[in-house]
Amino acid sequence: MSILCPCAASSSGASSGAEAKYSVGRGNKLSAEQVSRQIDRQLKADRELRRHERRILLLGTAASGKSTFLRSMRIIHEDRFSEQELLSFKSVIYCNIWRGLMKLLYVKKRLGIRWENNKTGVPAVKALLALEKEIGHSALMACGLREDQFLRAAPFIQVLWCDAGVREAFERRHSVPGDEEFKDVFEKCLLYEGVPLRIIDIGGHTNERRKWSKTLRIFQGELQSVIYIIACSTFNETYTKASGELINKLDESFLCLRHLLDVKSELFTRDMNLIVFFNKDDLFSYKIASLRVDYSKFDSTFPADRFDPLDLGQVREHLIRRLTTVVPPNRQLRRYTHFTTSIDLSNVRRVFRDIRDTVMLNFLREALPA
Ligand SMILES: Nc1nc2c(ncn2[C@@H]2O[C@H](COP(=O)(O)OP(=O)(O)OP(=O)(O)O)[C@@H](O)[C@H]2O)c(=O)[nH]1
Ligand SMILES: [Mg+2]
Repeated sequence: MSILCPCAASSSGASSGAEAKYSVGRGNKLSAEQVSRQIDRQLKADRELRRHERRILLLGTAASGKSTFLRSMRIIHEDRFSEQELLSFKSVIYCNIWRGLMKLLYVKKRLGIRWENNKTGVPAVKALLALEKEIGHSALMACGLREDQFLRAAPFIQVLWCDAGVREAFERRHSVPGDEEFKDVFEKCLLYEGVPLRIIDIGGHTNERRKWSKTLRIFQGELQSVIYIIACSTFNETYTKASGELINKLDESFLCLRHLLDVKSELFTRDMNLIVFFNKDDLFSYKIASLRVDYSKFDSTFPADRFDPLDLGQVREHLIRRLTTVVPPNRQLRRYTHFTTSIDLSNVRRVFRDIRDTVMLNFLREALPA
């Protein structure tokens, strides 16, 4: 039922082209006046859609799952990816694999992990040397590879990935801080129950956070909801700030939200919904319930004398309590929390249905034509 609405097509550049939009079929050429009238009609329709449009801003620290959530929403709402977008994902995937491998080799070195069986002549070492020869030293140091380079490098990457030392680096990767990169604001309009829903996704890297308040300011009075995404699975992960300070990623997520609400409080209006997603719940559950990672070792605010840090339900409750200290109930802001898994379509579908039933029902009612 849901399709990409026209405003999305025009804003994303995914439209099939003006000619297609304004033609009347083969052999029937339109006069300039007719085209002009059609454009006017289209503009009016777009304006009308924009008037009913509801906006949701996605915020959260780097890699919390904002873009993944948006992608899942697009799949659920049958918003087709254009051929160009699909092809662009190919290079993103190549780039991610390459950066992932480089990070693992870095982690391996930093932690002093040896190659498999502690040998220097193992296939992985040979693969690394062959890789350098194949694509050149400078490409090896670059943060991404061209498609042809990647395809040549792929067999060596596979050999490296089979090495037990590299696998160990993968298991221990969170103990070594990694780099982050700069990305752009991305927005997408989906048709949700007949209402155009514009979802704005801003990157969460430190450099990009100044865009958060800027975007909040631009859309002031027009934003119905801010979805703040916290990757709760990062409770035992750290990263190094530019100042050299080592910071726990979960603490950082809470700190950023607190900062935003305290320093930019005027940008959060009374009628705005603040929806907090504790995302990556799949990994979070796995760490606590299966790996039995003791949550209290990483969060000094956890009252281990009263609650069990290995009980998933109790740790979840603690996260909600911790959020309350950041967004106290007396704050004139409607707050909702959900535990989410952005990569799980059925979970995103259910969570969004819950949001609709609680938060969005009112604005959907308002927005729908009588
Ligand atoms: N296991 C798991 N992985 C997830 C989940 N959500 C996102 N990811 C993964 O986490 C990584 C980062 O997700 P993104 O959606 O790119 O994160 P982001 O918040 O957009 O990051 P920035 O744009 O850098 O701010 C990707 O590899 C996702 O596949 C989740 O719920 N569970
Ligand atoms: Mg993103």
